[in-house]
Amino acid sequence: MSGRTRVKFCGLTRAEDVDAAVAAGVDALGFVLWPGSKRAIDEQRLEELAARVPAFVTRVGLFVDADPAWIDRCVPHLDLLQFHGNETPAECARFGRAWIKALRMRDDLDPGAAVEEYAGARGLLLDAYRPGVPGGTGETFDWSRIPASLAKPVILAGGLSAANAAEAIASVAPFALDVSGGIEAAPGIKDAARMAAFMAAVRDGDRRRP
Ligand SMILES: O=C(O)c1ccccc1N[C@@H]1O[C@H](COP(=O)(O)O)[C@@H](O)[C@H]1O
Repeated sequence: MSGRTRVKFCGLTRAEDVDAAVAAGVDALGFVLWPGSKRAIDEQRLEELAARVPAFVTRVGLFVDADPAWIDRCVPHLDLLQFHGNETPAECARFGRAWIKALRMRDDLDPGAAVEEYAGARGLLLDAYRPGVPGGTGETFDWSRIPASLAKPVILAGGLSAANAAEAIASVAPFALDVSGGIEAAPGIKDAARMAAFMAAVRDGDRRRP
């Protein structure tokens, strides 16, 4: 798949960061709705932040093996669901919202098999694997493990920043990049300059995209 690389910034917790991300030109904003994260927000904050997001910017809710009742409460404020735990395809599909599945690239993981298993996903997010940590590790993985052609849009995540975004585009040619730690001043506190630099790096990578 070629064309412009889409960008998702994840782990927004503050109104000013939402505004700065939108001003920087982001395509999607992620809200961490897993209480184990330093970037977690509650239902009231989700409602406040989601209401600031303009049309044509996708509001993504990130869940890790969540209680379905919690997801049901969040869904009215979200356009897309991102599942980062051990959710089955049926569990991902039960909320009446488009969804993507995050896969942590453990040595024995076969992304091709996952494409078939998660046939209803709108994309597969590929992230680094660290035992016991569901995501947001700030670590990259071996991008050469990603098959050249997968029958789903690939969203590349894990340890991205302005320093390696263009290289990631050249190596993987993903549909989208997803970044959290690489645009932060501290966990959950985004940095406007780092967000702008990330978008500039993506535009630079797109000019040289394979
Ligand atoms: O950000 C979190 O706290 C988080 C918690 C649990 C699962 C996923 C989480 N974040 C996602 O992790 C990847 C990579 O993050 P990073 O750029 O390496 O910091 C990204 O998809 C976030 O959406």
